[in-house]
Amino acid sequence: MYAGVIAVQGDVAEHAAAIENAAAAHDEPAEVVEVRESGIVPDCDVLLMPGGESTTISRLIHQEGIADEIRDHVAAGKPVLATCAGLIVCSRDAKDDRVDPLSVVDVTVDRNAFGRQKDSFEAKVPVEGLDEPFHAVFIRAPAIDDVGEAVETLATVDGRPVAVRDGPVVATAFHPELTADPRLHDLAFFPDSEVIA
Ligand SMILES: NC(=O)CC[C@H](N)C(=O)O
Repeated sequence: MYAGVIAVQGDVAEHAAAIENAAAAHDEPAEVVEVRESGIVPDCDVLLMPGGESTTISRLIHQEGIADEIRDHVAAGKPVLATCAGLIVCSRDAKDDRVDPLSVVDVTVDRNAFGRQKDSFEAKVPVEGLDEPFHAVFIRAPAIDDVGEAVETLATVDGRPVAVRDGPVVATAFHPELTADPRLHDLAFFPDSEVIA
């Protein structure tokens, strides 16, 4: 598996470690590449879109010509895991002129909506397809407010979606890369796995 971590800004090292761990658990040889320029994404089997600062990530992926390559990756049905700022960048509308969203996840988001209430928090969140709740870390997290018809909501907090699947993209308002639990990476990249429980 050739795994690209979009690395223009954000918690890149954590995502790289998480996909390495997830792949190792499946005896899948993984090579992780940090993507800061165009020409790499077309060779990637899977992509990870980190948390960080969505306005910066959006600006840089467009500037570097990576944005269209990510869209092509999704159009080809290849998996993506997008977390927090990554979710914002992947959304249909982030209601912020500084974010030019990729529209690969048919949701609208409200940047920092959870963060306005509480800067960060952690919660045990039941996730569709997982037997046990997921320990979810939220940091200035976006709220997902409008979910398109084809989008599957995988988890909610206080009635609001916090994890969704749209075709090959799994997107979360929280940060599965910050905990040792690989199950969200399994959901995104090894959906038929028996490791998911
Ligand atoms: N932890 C995060 O990724 C926070 C995202 C941040 N609120 C943003 O809008 O970019």
